[in-house]
Amino acid sequence: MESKKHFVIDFDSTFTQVEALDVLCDIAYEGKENKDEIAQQIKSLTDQAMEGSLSFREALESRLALLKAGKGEIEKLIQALKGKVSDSVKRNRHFFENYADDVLIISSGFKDFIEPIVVEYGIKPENVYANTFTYDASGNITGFDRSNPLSEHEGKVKLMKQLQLNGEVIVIGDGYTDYEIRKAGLADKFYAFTENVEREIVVANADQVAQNFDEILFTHNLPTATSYPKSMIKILLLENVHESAKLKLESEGYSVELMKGALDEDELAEKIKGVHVLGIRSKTIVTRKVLENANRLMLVGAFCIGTNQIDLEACQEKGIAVFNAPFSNTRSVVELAIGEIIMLMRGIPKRMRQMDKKEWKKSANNSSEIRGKKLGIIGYGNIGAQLSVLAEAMGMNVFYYDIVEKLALGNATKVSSLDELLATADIISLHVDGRESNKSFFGAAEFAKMKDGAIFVNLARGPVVDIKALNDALESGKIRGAGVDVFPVEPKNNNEPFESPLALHENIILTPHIGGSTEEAQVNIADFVPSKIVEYINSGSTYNSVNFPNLQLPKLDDAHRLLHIHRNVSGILAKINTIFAKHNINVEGQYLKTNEKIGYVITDIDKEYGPELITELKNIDDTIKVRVLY
Ligand SMILES: NC(=O)C1=CN([C@@H]2O[C@H](COP(=O)(O)OP(=O)(O)OC[C@H]3O[C@@H](n4cnc5c(N)ncnc54)[C@H](O)[C@@H]3O)[C@@H](O)[C@H]2O)C=CC1
Ligand SMILES: O=C(O)CCC(=O)C(=O)O
Repeated sequence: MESKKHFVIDFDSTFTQVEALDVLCDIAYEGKENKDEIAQQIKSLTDQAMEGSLSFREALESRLALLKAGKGEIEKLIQALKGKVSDSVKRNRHFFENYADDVLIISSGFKDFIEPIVVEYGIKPENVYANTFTYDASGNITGFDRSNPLSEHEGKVKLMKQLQLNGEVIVIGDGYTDYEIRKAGLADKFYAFTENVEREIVVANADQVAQNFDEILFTHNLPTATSYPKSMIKILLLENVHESAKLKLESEGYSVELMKGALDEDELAEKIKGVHVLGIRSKTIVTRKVLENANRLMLVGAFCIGTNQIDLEACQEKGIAVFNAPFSNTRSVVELAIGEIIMLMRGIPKRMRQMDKKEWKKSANNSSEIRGKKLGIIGYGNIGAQLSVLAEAMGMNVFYYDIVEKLALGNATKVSSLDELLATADIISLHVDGRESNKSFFGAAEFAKMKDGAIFVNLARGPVVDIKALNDALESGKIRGAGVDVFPVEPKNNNEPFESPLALHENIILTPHIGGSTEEAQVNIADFVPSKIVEYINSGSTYNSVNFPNLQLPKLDDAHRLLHIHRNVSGILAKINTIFAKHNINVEGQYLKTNEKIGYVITDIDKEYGPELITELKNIDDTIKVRVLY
């Protein structure tokens, strides 16, 4: 027979978000001049007692001496506390109701206000252990029952000794007095409960820190409000993504770590263990080796456009969804491209270098307007097309080349070959993506085919251009200027040096991969990618994923949602439904989408199910991953 578990739960700042005596002070001193001063004194006494630096009885006596309250104020306090029950207690009301025999409230607070709050959650009055006030005939508080062990120093320990609980004892609280029970050997485990307040000394002594009740119930295999506690979902954000992404994800309840730079393969392979969601920008290379170590990873969020730095195939094989921000920095890149084209056409970089050397060279030589010039765009995707529109608005004649059919915007002219574009354009701007086949796509042969004295701009990806060929083209004067934002090898953070032979040229603009680095773009990205992360975790939606079949799903209402990710072979849906039929499960909704490699089946069911159902779904041949949401 399984031994009985007792959950010994503290009240102030654990069951409720607040310290009741602080609230009582607010009520008792409402409208009085010295309210803040008294409140501060009471708070300080409470903290000292909670941290163990002042004996409990001393703190209690001093606090009650400061409080001038009576039955009327206690009634108001009860009403106030009803609105201050901890969120995770409210979420898990069913636990307190269904496990009423196992839950004890042990508090150094007062039964007068604790009992009316906790009984509403199914907790039994006889399981509430706390102090009691004494009153005079007019109902004013005069003190407390001094015979109650909870009014004494180490009162909780004394009470627990009297109770002599048989079975496993789990203590949950935010204060040192809760830890004392464990210290005295009267509990098997002490959880420092940090949903409302985090005390260093308490956390340091805890067997485990719990940010909420979901974590505790999940750990003890008890029914929780969510299938997996959000606070146990670990999100690692690298490369200094905008702070607002962290705040947004934290406000959803996830545990988020934000790091400034990128990590190399070995560092990331170590750091990724236990991480559920990884957020990166362009520098972190997510390799197969990293993914082999990613024992919990379910999603990679690229806080940028390009996803060539991620092994998308390995992610698919492991059932890891990848999302990016396909439009959030598009405009920023386009504005920089326009700016660089103007600067290079005017020979400004050279003039600036001269000015730096105190040289005054006023001249119109090699300085031209962009109006009427031919702009050749390679890669007419989101950035290329947007550049086309803005360049045309400034009077340029736009030509473009793309490997796939693209609608020509405005008066832009599609050319049928790269050679034709290179022979036509005064300025070449590169906006292809970083796919493997584009490596060294633009080399000596391409520079040779450009018009003499043309301008070259690369804000796409470093490996796409052969740097030596670019260097030669600048050195020989074949091209008269270049703007380069991306490099085959880039420093992994701002402390590493950057070296390039290109830096020696006069009419060149070199920038540290900042095409998309504007406040606006970073804020947009920090909004967009987290919203994709939240949608995928909460509903299973893969809309906009770059490697998963795209499914936009309805909100989950009063049902269980089972997500099945499998290799795209025939017959899986039939096998899934055979299992549901065998378990008499009524399917409320079902969605299936596949891409070349994987299939994604989402099934909403209206019935409780046992663990054997999940095991059977996992055991279907070619299954990659099964997730449960409710
Ligand atoms: N410097 C920076 O900070 C930034 C750089 N980027 C880079 O810009 C690239 C383009 O971004 P988007 O326009 O949003 O992507 P996109 O996917 O909308 O467009 C890329 C276009 O290039 C075309 N393409 C690919 N290979 C080609 C080739 N060999 N020849 C001709 N066309 C080819 C594709 O068919 C597609 O139309 C991103 O993949 C990223 O690498 C994006 C944002 C910021
Ligand atoms: O801002 C970044 O870190 C990367 C920008 C970029 O290259 C992209 O969005 O693809």
